[in-house]
Amino acid sequence: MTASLPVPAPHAPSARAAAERLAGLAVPAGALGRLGELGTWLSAVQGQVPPRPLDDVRLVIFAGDHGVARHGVSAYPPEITAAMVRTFVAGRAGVNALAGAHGVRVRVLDLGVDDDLDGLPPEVGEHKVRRGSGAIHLEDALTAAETAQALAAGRRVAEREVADGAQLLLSGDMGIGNTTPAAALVAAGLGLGAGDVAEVAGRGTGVDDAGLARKREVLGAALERAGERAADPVETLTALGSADLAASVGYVVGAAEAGVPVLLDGLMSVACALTAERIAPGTAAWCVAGHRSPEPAQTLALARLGLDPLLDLGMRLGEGSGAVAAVPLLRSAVALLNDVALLSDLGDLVPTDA
Ligand SMILES: Cc1cc2ncn([C@H]3O[C@H](COP(=O)(O)O)[C@@H](O)[C@H]3O)c2cc1C
Ligand SMILES: O=C(O)c1cccnc1
Repeated sequence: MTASLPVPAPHAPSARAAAERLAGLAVPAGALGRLGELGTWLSAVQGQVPPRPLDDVRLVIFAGDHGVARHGVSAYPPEITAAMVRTFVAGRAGVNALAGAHGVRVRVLDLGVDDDLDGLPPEVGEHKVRRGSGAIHLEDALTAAETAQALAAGRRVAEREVADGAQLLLSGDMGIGNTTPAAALVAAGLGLGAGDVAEVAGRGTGVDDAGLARKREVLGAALERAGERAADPVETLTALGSADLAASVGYVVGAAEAGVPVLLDGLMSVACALTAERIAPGTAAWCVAGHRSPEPAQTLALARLGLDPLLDLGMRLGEGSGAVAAVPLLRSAVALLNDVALLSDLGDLVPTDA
Protein backbone atom coordinates (compact mmCIF):
# COMPACT_ATOMS: atom_id res chain seq x y z
CA MET A 1 0.00 0.00 0.00
CA THR A 2 1.46 3.33 -1.02
CA ALA A 3 -1.03 6.13 -1.54
CA SER A 4 -4.43 4.43 -1.47
CA LEU A 5 -7.56 5.56 -3.19
CA PRO A 6 -9.98 7.69 -1.18
CA VAL A 7 -12.40 5.64 0.92
CA PRO A 8 -16.08 6.03 -0.01
CA ALA A 9 -18.15 7.94 2.57
CA PRO A 10 -20.64 6.22 4.89
CA HIS A 11 -24.23 6.01 3.57
CA ALA A 12 -25.69 9.56 3.70
CA PRO A 13 -29.34 8.54 3.05
CA SER A 14 -29.20 6.23 6.09
CA ALA A 15 -27.75 9.08 8.17
CA ARG A 16 -30.66 11.29 7.09
CA ALA A 17 -33.26 8.61 7.78
CA ALA A 18 -31.70 7.91 11.20
CA ALA A 19 -31.74 11.62 12.07
CA GLU A 20 -35.42 11.70 11.12
CA ARG A 21 -36.16 8.66 13.25
CA LEU A 22 -34.23 10.21 16.15
CA ALA A 23 -36.25 13.41 15.83
CA GLY A 24 -39.45 11.37 15.97
CA LEU A 25 -38.64 9.38 19.13
CA ALA A 26 -40.71 9.86 22.29
CA VAL A 27 -38.08 12.03 23.95
CA PRO A 28 -37.66 15.82 23.95
CA ALA A 29 -35.84 17.11 20.88
CA GLY A 30 -32.08 16.68 21.33
CA ALA A 31 -32.48 14.95 24.71
CA LEU A 32 -30.27 11.99 23.78
CA GLY A 33 -27.29 14.24 23.11
CA ARG A 34 -24.19 12.40 21.86
CA LEU A 35 -25.99 9.06 22.06
CA GLY A 36 -28.41 10.29 19.43
CA GLU A 37 -25.55 11.42 17.17
CA LEU A 38 -23.80 8.08 17.68
CA GLY A 39 -26.90 6.20 16.62
CA THR A 40 -27.10 8.31 13.47
CA TRP A 41 -23.43 7.62 12.69
CA LEU A 42 -23.90 3.88 13.28
CA SER A 43 -26.85 3.91 10.86
CA ALA A 44 -24.67 5.62 8.25
CA VAL A 45 -21.73 3.21 8.59
CA GLN A 46 -24.06 0.19 8.57
CA GLY A 47 -26.30 1.60 5.81
CA GLN A 48 -29.26 0.55 7.94
CA VAL A 49 -31.94 2.31 10.03
CA PRO A 50 -32.27 1.61 12.88
CA PRO A 51 -28.74 0.24 13.26
CA ARG A 52 -28.17 -3.47 13.91
CA PRO A 53 -27.10 -4.60 17.40
CA LEU A 54 -23.32 -4.78 17.83
CA ASP A 55 -23.05 -8.47 18.69
CA ASP A 56 -19.61 -9.06 17.23
CA VAL A 57 -17.05 -6.52 18.45
CA ARG A 58 -13.33 -7.27 18.17
CA LEU A 59 -10.14 -5.66 19.41
CA VAL A 60 -6.77 -6.31 17.80
CA ILE A 61 -3.71 -5.27 19.83
CA PHE A 62 -0.63 -4.59 17.70
CA ALA A 63 2.52 -5.24 19.71
CA GLY A 64 6.11 -4.27 19.05
CA ASP A 65 9.29 -2.90 20.57
CA HIS A 66 10.85 0.46 19.82
CA GLY A 67 14.56 1.28 19.77
CA VAL A 68 13.90 4.57 21.58
CA ALA A 69 12.87 2.62 24.68
CA ARG A 70 16.59 2.07 25.41
CA HIS A 71 17.12 5.86 25.47
CA GLY A 72 15.26 6.93 28.62
CA VAL A 73 11.89 7.91 27.09
CA SER A 74 9.72 5.51 29.13
CA ALA A 75 9.23 4.95 32.84
CA TYR A 76 9.39 1.16 32.25
CA PRO A 77 11.91 -1.27 30.70
CA PRO A 78 11.36 -2.69 27.20
CA GLU A 79 11.19 -6.27 28.54
CA ILE A 80 7.66 -5.43 29.71
CA THR A 81 6.40 -5.58 26.11
CA ALA A 82 6.93 -9.34 25.68
CA ALA A 83 5.69 -10.01 29.22
CA MET A 84 2.49 -8.09 28.49
CA VAL A 85 1.93 -10.00 25.23
CA ARG A 86 1.95 -13.18 27.30
CA THR A 87 -0.44 -11.51 29.76
CA PHE A 88 -2.92 -10.64 26.96
CA VAL A 89 -2.80 -14.24 25.77
CA ALA A 90 -3.46 -15.37 29.34
CA GLY A 91 -6.42 -12.97 29.49
CA ARG A 92 -5.05 -11.11 32.51
CA ALA A 93 -4.24 -7.57 31.23
CA GLY A 94 -6.28 -4.47 32.03
CA VAL A 95 -7.95 -4.56 28.65
CA ASN A 96 -8.91 -8.23 29.05
CA ALA A 97 -10.89 -7.37 32.19
CA LEU A 98 -12.79 -4.62 30.36
CA ALA A 99 -13.30 -6.77 27.27
CA GLY A 100 -14.70 -9.57 29.41
CA ALA A 101 -17.13 -7.15 31.02
CA HIS A 102 -18.31 -5.78 27.67
CA GLY A 103 -18.32 -8.79 25.35
CA VAL A 104 -15.36 -7.78 23.18
CA ARG A 105 -13.09 -10.41 21.60
CA VAL A 106 -9.37 -9.67 22.02
CA ARG A 107 -6.49 -10.75 19.78
CA VAL A 108 -2.88 -9.74 20.21
CA LEU A 109 -0.46 -9.79 17.28
CA ASP A 110 3.32 -9.55 17.53
CA LEU A 111 4.45 -7.34 14.66
CA GLY A 112 7.80 -6.33 16.10
CA VAL A 113 8.44 -7.54 19.64
CA ASP A 114 12.14 -7.94 20.41
CA ASP A 115 11.63 -11.49 21.66
CA ASP A 116 10.76 -14.76 19.95
CA LEU A 117 7.81 -15.28 22.31
CA ASP A 118 8.32 -19.03 22.31
CA GLY A 119 5.42 -21.13 23.41
CA LEU A 120 2.65 -18.75 22.38
CA PRO A 121 0.05 -19.83 19.77
CA PRO A 122 1.57 -19.43 16.27
CA GLU A 123 -1.18 -16.98 15.22
CA VAL A 124 0.33 -14.37 17.57
CA GLY A 125 3.51 -14.21 15.48
CA GLU A 126 1.92 -14.90 12.09
CA HIS A 127 2.45 -11.32 10.86
CA LYS A 128 5.78 -10.57 12.54
CA VAL A 129 7.90 -8.14 10.53
CA ARG A 130 11.05 -7.90 12.66
CA ARG A 131 12.41 -8.00 16.21
CA GLY A 132 12.24 -4.41 17.43
CA SER A 133 11.91 -1.29 15.25
CA GLY A 134 14.74 1.23 14.86
CA ALA A 135 15.47 4.04 17.35
CA ILE A 136 13.89 6.83 15.31
CA HIS A 137 16.24 9.61 16.44
CA LEU A 138 19.21 7.62 15.13
CA GLU A 139 17.92 5.52 12.23
CA ASP A 140 14.80 4.68 10.26
CA ALA A 141 12.25 2.62 12.16
CA LEU A 142 11.80 0.27 9.19
CA THR A 143 12.95 -0.36 5.65
CA ALA A 144 10.49 0.68 2.94
CA ALA A 145 9.79 -3.02 2.28
CA GLU A 146 9.04 -3.64 5.96
CA THR A 147 6.63 -0.68 6.04
CA ALA A 148 4.78 -2.09 3.03
CA GLN A 149 4.73 -5.52 4.64
CA ALA A 150 3.35 -4.19 7.95
CA LEU A 151 0.71 -2.03 6.23
CA ALA A 152 -0.42 -4.99 4.14
CA ALA A 153 -0.49 -7.24 7.21
CA GLY A 154 -2.72 -4.82 9.13
CA ARG A 155 -5.04 -4.47 6.21
CA ARG A 156 -5.27 -8.26 5.86
CA VAL A 157 -6.02 -8.62 9.57
CA ALA A 158 -8.96 -6.22 9.26
CA GLU A 159 -10.24 -7.95 6.12
CA ARG A 160 -10.14 -11.33 7.86
CA GLU A 161 -11.94 -10.06 10.95
CA VAL A 162 -14.64 -8.56 8.74
CA ALA A 163 -14.97 -11.76 6.67
CA ASP A 164 -15.32 -13.61 9.97
CA GLY A 165 -18.26 -11.45 11.05
CA ALA A 166 -16.83 -8.43 12.91
CA GLN A 167 -19.33 -5.55 13.04
CA LEU A 168 -17.05 -3.11 14.87
CA LEU A 169 -13.25 -3.15 15.07
CA LEU A 170 -11.13 -1.63 17.84
CA SER A 171 -7.40 -0.98 17.62
CA GLY A 172 -5.05 -1.32 20.57
CA ASP A 173 -1.30 -1.14 21.16
CA MET A 174 1.42 -2.64 23.30
CA GLY A 175 5.05 -1.57 23.19
CA ILE A 176 7.20 0.15 25.77
CA GLY A 177 8.37 3.46 24.32
CA ASN A 178 5.59 3.64 21.72
CA THR A 179 4.24 7.03 22.79
CA THR A 180 7.43 8.53 21.30
CA PRO A 181 7.00 7.29 17.69
CA ALA A 182 3.24 7.85 17.97
CA ALA A 183 3.84 11.51 18.91
CA ALA A 184 6.23 11.73 15.94
CA LEU A 185 3.51 10.42 13.60
CA VAL A 186 1.16 13.10 14.91
CA ALA A 187 3.78 15.83 14.50
CA ALA A 188 4.40 14.67 10.92
CA GLY A 189 0.67 14.51 10.18
CA LEU A 190 0.18 18.05 11.45
CA GLY A 191 3.20 19.44 9.66
CA LEU A 192 4.97 20.20 12.94
CA GLY A 193 8.75 20.21 13.08
CA ALA A 194 11.61 19.77 15.52
CA GLY A 195 10.87 23.16 17.09
CA ASP A 196 7.33 22.13 18.03
CA VAL A 197 7.99 18.93 19.98
CA ALA A 198 6.77 20.35 23.31
CA GLU A 199 3.28 20.39 21.78
CA VAL A 200 3.22 16.66 21.11
CA ALA A 201 5.40 15.12 23.83
CA GLY A 202 3.53 13.74 26.85
CA ARG A 203 4.55 11.70 29.88
CA GLY A 204 3.41 8.32 28.54
CA THR A 205 3.72 5.72 31.31
CA GLY A 206 4.67 8.58 33.65
CA VAL A 207 8.19 9.82 32.93
CA ASP A 208 9.57 12.50 35.25
CA ASP A 209 10.75 15.91 34.07
CA ALA A 210 14.15 14.56 33.02
CA GLY A 211 12.44 11.78 31.05
CA LEU A 212 10.13 14.26 29.37
CA ALA A 213 13.14 16.41 28.42
CA ARG A 214 14.84 13.34 26.87
CA LYS A 215 11.65 12.47 25.03
CA ARG A 216 11.50 15.97 23.55
CA GLU A 217 15.13 15.69 22.48
CA VAL A 218 14.54 12.30 20.86
CA LEU A 219 11.44 13.62 19.08
CA GLY A 220 13.27 16.72 17.88
CA ALA A 221 16.19 14.68 16.55
CA ALA A 222 13.81 12.22 14.88
CA LEU A 223 11.80 14.93 13.11
CA GLU A 224 15.02 16.67 12.09
CA ARG A 225 16.37 13.40 10.70
CA ALA A 226 13.14 12.63 8.80
CA GLY A 227 13.07 16.10 7.24
CA GLU A 228 10.93 16.37 4.11
CA ARG A 229 10.04 12.68 4.25
CA ALA A 230 7.51 13.51 6.99
CA ALA A 231 5.37 15.14 4.31
CA ASP A 232 4.59 11.69 2.88
CA PRO A 233 2.55 9.38 5.17
CA VAL A 234 4.17 6.09 4.11
CA GLU A 235 7.69 7.56 4.36
CA THR A 236 6.65 8.90 7.76
CA LEU A 237 6.02 5.33 8.92
CA THR A 238 9.38 4.16 7.55
CA ALA A 239 11.33 6.99 9.18
CA LEU A 240 9.37 7.61 12.38
CA GLY A 241 6.96 4.73 12.98
CA SER A 242 7.40 1.03 13.71
CA ALA A 243 6.14 -2.33 12.47
CA ASP A 244 3.28 -2.42 14.99
CA LEU A 245 2.16 1.16 14.30
CA ALA A 246 2.31 0.64 10.51
CA ALA A 247 0.17 -2.48 10.86
CA SER A 248 -2.32 -0.56 12.97
CA VAL A 249 -2.51 2.04 10.17
CA GLY A 250 -3.19 -0.69 7.60
CA TYR A 251 -5.84 -2.16 9.88
CA VAL A 252 -7.82 1.11 10.05
CA VAL A 253 -7.58 1.59 6.28
CA GLY A 254 -8.65 -2.03 5.74
CA ALA A 255 -11.67 -1.67 8.01
CA ALA A 256 -12.80 1.57 6.35
CA GLU A 257 -12.34 0.06 2.89
CA ALA A 258 -14.43 -2.93 3.98
CA GLY A 259 -17.14 -0.55 5.23
CA VAL A 260 -16.76 -1.55 8.88
CA PRO A 261 -16.55 1.11 11.61
CA VAL A 262 -13.54 1.52 13.89
CA LEU A 263 -13.61 2.57 17.55
CA LEU A 264 -10.35 4.30 18.42
CA ASP A 265 -8.38 4.24 21.66
CA GLY A 266 -5.60 6.49 22.94
CA LEU A 267 -2.52 8.08 21.42
CA MET A 268 -1.22 5.14 19.37
CA SER A 269 -4.60 4.21 17.94
CA VAL A 270 -5.42 7.83 17.03
CA ALA A 271 -1.94 8.59 15.64
CA CYS A 272 -2.41 5.58 13.37
CA ALA A 273 -5.89 6.72 12.34
CA LEU A 274 -4.43 10.13 11.46
CA THR A 275 -1.79 8.43 9.34
CA ALA A 276 -4.47 6.21 7.78
CA GLU A 277 -6.47 9.31 6.84
CA ARG A 278 -3.35 10.76 5.17
CA ILE A 279 -2.88 7.55 3.18
CA ALA A 280 -6.54 6.93 2.35
CA PRO A 281 -8.59 10.13 2.67
CA GLY A 282 -12.09 9.49 3.97
CA THR A 283 -10.97 6.83 6.47
CA ALA A 284 -11.74 9.07 9.47
CA ALA A 285 -15.45 9.14 8.61
CA TRP A 286 -15.52 5.43 9.54
CA CYS A 287 -13.92 6.13 12.94
CA VAL A 288 -15.30 7.16 16.30
CA ALA A 289 -13.07 8.20 19.21
CA GLY A 290 -13.57 6.12 22.37
CA HIS A 291 -11.83 8.36 24.86
CA ARG A 292 -9.49 11.26 25.46
CA SER A 293 -5.99 10.37 26.59
CA PRO A 294 -3.94 12.86 28.65
CA GLU A 295 -1.31 12.67 25.87
CA PRO A 296 -1.37 16.08 24.13
CA ALA A 297 -0.67 14.59 20.71
CA GLN A 298 -3.83 12.50 20.92
CA THR A 299 -5.97 15.63 21.41
CA LEU A 300 -4.21 17.36 18.49
CA ALA A 301 -4.75 14.36 16.22
CA LEU A 302 -8.41 14.02 17.20
CA ALA A 303 -8.98 17.69 16.42
CA ARG A 304 -7.36 17.26 13.01
CA LEU A 305 -9.58 14.26 12.32
CA GLY A 306 -12.69 16.16 13.50
CA LEU A 307 -13.38 13.54 16.18
CA ASP A 308 -14.74 14.30 19.64
CA PRO A 309 -13.99 11.55 22.18
CA LEU A 310 -16.89 9.86 23.98
CA LEU A 311 -15.18 9.41 27.35
CA ASP A 312 -12.70 11.49 29.30
CA LEU A 313 -11.68 9.39 32.29
CA GLY A 314 -8.01 10.27 32.57
CA MET A 315 -7.13 6.78 31.32
CA ARG A 316 -3.62 6.36 29.90
CA LEU A 317 -3.26 2.62 29.64
CA GLY A 318 -3.46 2.00 25.92
CA GLU A 319 -4.00 -1.68 24.91
CA GLY A 320 -7.34 -0.56 23.41
CA SER A 321 -8.76 -0.07 26.91
CA GLY A 322 -10.35 3.33 26.31
CA ALA A 323 -12.03 2.00 23.19
CA VAL A 324 -13.40 -1.05 24.99
CA ALA A 325 -14.68 1.20 27.81
CA ALA A 326 -16.75 3.10 25.23
CA VAL A 327 -18.41 0.03 23.66
CA PRO A 328 -21.45 0.20 26.00
CA LEU A 329 -22.13 3.72 24.72
CA LEU A 330 -22.31 2.50 21.13
CA ARG A 331 -24.63 -0.33 22.19
CA SER A 332 -26.75 2.20 24.10
CA ALA A 333 -27.10 4.28 20.96
CA VAL A 334 -28.26 1.22 19.00
CA ALA A 335 -30.80 0.31 21.69
CA LEU A 336 -32.30 3.81 21.74
CA LEU A 337 -32.85 4.01 17.99
CA ASN A 338 -34.38 0.51 18.00
CA ASP A 339 -36.48 0.33 21.13
CA VAL A 340 -37.91 3.77 21.96
CA ALA A 341 -41.51 4.53 20.96
CA LEU A 342 -42.27 7.32 18.51
CA LEU A 343 -43.82 10.60 19.61
CA SER A 344 -46.58 9.87 17.11
CA ASP A 345 -47.40 6.69 19.08
CA LEU A 346 -48.40 8.91 22.02
CA GLY A 347 -51.37 10.24 20.08
CA ASP A 348 -52.07 13.79 19.01
CA LEU A 349 -50.36 15.38 22.01
CA VAL A 350 -47.40 17.08 20.41
CA PRO A 351 -47.59 19.35 17.37
CA THR A 352 -45.61 17.66 14.56
CA ASP A 353 -43.33 20.68 14.18
CA ALA A 354 -42.47 20.73 17.95
C1 LIG B 1 2.82 -2.85 32.72
C2 LIG B 1 2.43 -2.00 31.50
C3 LIG B 1 1.28 -2.34 30.79
C4 LIG B 1 0.91 -1.55 29.71
N1 LIG B 1 -0.12 -1.64 28.87
C5 LIG B 1 -0.06 -0.67 28.01
N2 LIG B 1 1.00 0.12 28.25
C6 LIG B 1 1.25 1.33 27.50
O1 LIG B 1 2.44 1.98 27.93
C7 LIG B 1 3.44 2.00 26.91
C8 LIG B 1 3.62 3.40 26.34
O2 LIG B 1 4.17 4.32 27.23
P1 LIG B 1 5.70 4.75 27.13
O3 LIG B 1 5.91 5.37 25.80
O4 LIG B 1 5.87 5.71 28.28
O5 LIG B 1 6.53 3.50 27.33
C9 LIG B 1 2.92 1.08 25.84
O6 LIG B 1 3.37 -0.22 26.06
C10 LIG B 1 1.44 1.20 25.99
O7 LIG B 1 0.76 0.14 25.39
C11 LIG B 1 1.64 -0.42 29.31
C12 LIG B 1 2.81 -0.09 30.02
C13 LIG B 1 3.20 -0.87 31.12
C14 LIG B 1 4.43 -0.51 31.88
O1 LIG C 1 -2.82 7.38 25.13
C1 LIG C 1 -2.57 6.22 25.43
O2 LIG C 1 -3.23 5.26 24.97
C2 LIG C 1 -1.41 5.88 26.32
C3 LIG C 1 -0.82 6.85 27.09
C4 LIG C 1 0.24 6.51 27.89
C5 LIG C 1 0.72 5.22 27.90
N1 LIG C 1 0.14 4.29 27.14
C6 LIG C 1 -0.91 4.60 26.35
